[in-house]
Amino acid sequence: MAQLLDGKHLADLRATKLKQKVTHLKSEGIQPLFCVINIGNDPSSKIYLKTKKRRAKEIGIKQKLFQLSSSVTQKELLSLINCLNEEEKVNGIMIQLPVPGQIDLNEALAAIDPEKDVDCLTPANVGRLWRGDHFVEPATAHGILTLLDYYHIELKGKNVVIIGRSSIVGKPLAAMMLERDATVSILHLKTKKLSEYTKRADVLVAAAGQPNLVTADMVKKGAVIIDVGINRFNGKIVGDVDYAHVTNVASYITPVPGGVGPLTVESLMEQVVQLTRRKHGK
Ligand SMILES: Nc1nc(=O)c2c([nH]1)NC[C@@H]1CN(c3ccc(C(=O)N[C@@H](CCC(=O)O)C(=O)O)cc3)C=[N+]21
Repeated sequence: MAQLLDGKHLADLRATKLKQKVTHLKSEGIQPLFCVINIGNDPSSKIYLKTKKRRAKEIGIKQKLFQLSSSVTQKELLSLINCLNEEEKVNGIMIQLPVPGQIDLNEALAAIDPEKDVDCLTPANVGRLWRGDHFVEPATAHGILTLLDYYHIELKGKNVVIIGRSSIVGKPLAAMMLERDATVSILHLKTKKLSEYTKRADVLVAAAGQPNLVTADMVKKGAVIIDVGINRFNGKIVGDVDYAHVTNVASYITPVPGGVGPLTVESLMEQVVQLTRRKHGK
């Protein structure tokens, strides 16, 4: 059986440290505030909202939710973003994904003030990230690297295979792992013969949103498995990896729940604090 990469444990550890930082900021009269825009009711966004609310409260960050109807117009969304950009007290803004079809996501993201872009999705911050200038880091990618560092898993010279090319996980994670001298391949659901690539992976990241996408026969013996999937399947939350069988082949594996999810939430809080500190010249 593979060793567990305990994301929940590490998230709790880091939250304790972050709370001290926030307490210090508060003693100087600075209250981190971040605003979440959620459109409609995507089930994985619901889990995210719930865990963020709990974590923000624990750390001492103020979180405000703007719940918009699934029929909201682009104009209404843009006007909310403008309001939050201008509000002095707001340190972070994020739009939960996915958004409904009538929304032009790229335009909406581009409207967010890069200084308040906690998710690292504005054109300015995506560009900075790929240039190696990390103004903010995308929460999931930051969480995954933190977890690998904590367990002393090196990336230099390793074959990393990422399944999933999303703007929130696959693409930024590839950028950050390249910077750590890994050889990175990005696969997706249109890739022919996934297993030809996955079998060569020293580190395999599954972020495609499909239960049981990664099975034991696709995994090299001793590989490190990072499961980013959050899927509702037979009334339970499962990842993209067939955990029960893959654990017999892998050396390390993240559980779902309790793996990448809690670290994503904690890392997001770190970004909020980072942006708050920067705004106050720290
Ligand atoms: N702009 C944007 N960025 C995101 O990062 C983003 C998003 N939109 N939209 C929704 C998805 C989903 N997502 C989750 C993150 C953490 C948990 C999480 O904390 N899961 C825990 C708890 C699960 C439970 O309650 O059982 C766990 O895996 O252990 C879940 C889901 C982030 N997403």
